[in-house]
Amino acid sequence: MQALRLALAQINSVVGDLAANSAAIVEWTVRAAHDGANVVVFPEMALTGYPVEDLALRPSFAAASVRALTELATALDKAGCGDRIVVVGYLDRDAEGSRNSAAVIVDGRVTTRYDKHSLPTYRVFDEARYFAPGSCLSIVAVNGVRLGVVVCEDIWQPGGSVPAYATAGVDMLLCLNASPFEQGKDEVRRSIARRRATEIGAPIAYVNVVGGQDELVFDGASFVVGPDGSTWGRSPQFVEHLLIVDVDAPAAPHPDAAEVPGWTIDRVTLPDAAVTGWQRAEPYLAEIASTEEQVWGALVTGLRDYVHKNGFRSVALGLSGGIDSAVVAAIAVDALGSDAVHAVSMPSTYSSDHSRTDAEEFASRTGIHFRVEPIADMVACYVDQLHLTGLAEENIQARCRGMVLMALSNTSGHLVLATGNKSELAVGYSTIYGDAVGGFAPIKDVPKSLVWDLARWRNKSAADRGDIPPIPESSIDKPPSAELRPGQLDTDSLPDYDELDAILFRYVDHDQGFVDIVAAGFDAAVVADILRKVDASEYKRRQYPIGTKVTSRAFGRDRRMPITNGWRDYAALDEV
Ligand SMILES: Nc1ncnc2c1ncn2[C@@H]1O[C@H](COP(=O)(O)OP(=O)(O)OC[C@H]2O[C@@H]([n+]3cccc(C(=O)O)c3)[C@H](O)[C@@H]2O)[C@@H](O)[C@H]1O
Ligand SMILES: Nc1ncnc2c1ncn2[C@@H]1O[C@H](COP(=O)(O)OP(=O)(O)OP(=O)(O)O)[C@@H](O)[C@H]1O
Ligand SMILES: NC(=O)CC[C@H](N)C(=O)O
Repeated sequence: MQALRLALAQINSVVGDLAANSAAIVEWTVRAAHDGANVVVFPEMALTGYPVEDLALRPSFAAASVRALTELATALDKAGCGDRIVVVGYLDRDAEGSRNSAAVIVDGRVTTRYDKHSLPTYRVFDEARYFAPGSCLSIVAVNGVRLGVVVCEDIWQPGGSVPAYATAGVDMLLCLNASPFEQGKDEVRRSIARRRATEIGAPIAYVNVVGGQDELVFDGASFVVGPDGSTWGRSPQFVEHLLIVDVDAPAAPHPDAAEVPGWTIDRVTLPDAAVTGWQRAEPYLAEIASTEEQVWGALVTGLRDYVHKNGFRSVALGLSGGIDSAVVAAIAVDALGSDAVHAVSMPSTYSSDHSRTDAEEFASRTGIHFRVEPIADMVACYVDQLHLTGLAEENIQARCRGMVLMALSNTSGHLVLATGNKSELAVGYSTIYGDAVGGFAPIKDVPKSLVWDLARWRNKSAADRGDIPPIPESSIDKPPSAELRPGQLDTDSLPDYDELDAILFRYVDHDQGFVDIVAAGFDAAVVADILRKVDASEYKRRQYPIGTKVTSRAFGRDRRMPITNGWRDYAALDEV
């Protein structure tokens, strides 16, 4: 028998903007109520945004979050939603420290709250630095359904609050999440939730954040899974969305346990909620997109939210006619619209004709702003005055381009985009204070081989829709070159990108050592050379702009290596 209508509200909060987030929670609750939902669940820390990082350590911010929660409860009541059960993530603080908490709001007040128990402290997460773990289970019974509340990492750990809830007796778990996107993560989340739902014999409703926050992007993709592993509903990725799912009262409820060792239990029984006049909700099952479409969605969302949430209206970048700047420009067009994208062709003495014509072609296909600023005279000025030759002369070209872009940023307020990809960043193949300038680097976590795949996918998806493919074919097909000296090709100093990416994937993303990589069949001298380059360019990466994480191990907070570092993994070269 239908007992509850659940709404999972995957919303895009702004870190620190308590007033805007609170207003969004009221607005989405009103919508959910309009759709007949009596339980509305928001993501982890929806009220504060996620991750709040060191803001969690500030008592003034925690106090403001708690105050905002009380005001939110009143605002929900005033908006006519007092009879709805609203579950929302926020920051709390008590004598033991800050808490990553979830509040259950009904009738204009908080009836119970849950503090996250399992605090992820690995990769991009530092939660043990910020939060004290909770040890109290919150169970809300309504219309014969006992709802337990957990937060994100709680379902990733085998012990902790999930089995404790199963012992206490629940009919459904509400799981509030802030789970950042990376390739393949969506499927991993669903399989973990399926496993836990099967283990506890109860469905799990999983609601995730959507939107970009600095280098993280959250894809949403909220869902509900049944105890038999079936999917009851699934939201799309990268858009705000309300997933409506009807829940039946359990035919044979698990018994309540009076006590669960190691836990306290807060049980709240609410008066029955209205369930009359419903048509059963049609399950919404968003399609699962291809890898390229998911990564593109992540990069577009990451850039759009960084630009808008930081008050920019437009971006500028150097358009070289090559693949990297073309892909960055195409992402910017999709994120911000062509009128917000300002591209500059900056030919130097060594630039090929096609560098300018391919850039022009991109601009005419997409309608972005385009100008040509030759840099030969500026370069000559430095070269003559400082008597530069070789690498110093090469790098001055990249630095003059960086100066042009920053000058345009200062005069017109554009955010400058750096165009480096993950493979180049790995081996230090960029000029510091040159092409490395900028405020945001959209493809810094995209390996070069994936850059090409994305370009082909984006063009094909445009063609399939009957649109003009944005990226000129010659930008995709030409051999990559920095064009800093006559006839220069990337392959002069690097192996081909497929081999480079395969080695980097092992060393960077999977922490494999020199010996393991060579044992996998790669040439020892090539591997040693690449590993040396990766280690030696750590200083450069630390100064590179942030950009959206899409792989399982992004440079930055996801991979923290010492710059001053006497360890040489490839010293074993002599032994192989
Ligand atoms: N440990 C350390 N900590 C702090 N700073 C350190 C440092 N080691 C060097 N440095 C500094 O860094 C400087 C060297 O770095 P940098 O000036 O960048 O120069 P560098 O890395 O030597 O050269 C740039 C390389 O990137 C290639 N590139 C440039 C531009 C675009 C592209 C492309 O295809 O996208 C490729 C170019 O062909 C060349 O191979 C040193 O002169 C020193 O000042
Ligand atoms: N002629 C140019 N005009 C404008 N910008 C340029 C030019 N050459 C290089 N740049 C800028 O410097 C970045 C570094 O490009 P470079 O040509 O050195 O190698 P790349 O990494 O292969 O990039 P791309 O594939 O975009 O050419 C470019 O992405 C672009 O933003
Ligand atoms: N906010 C969290 O607890 C996130 C951790 C979790 N393992 C995830 O990425 O989904």
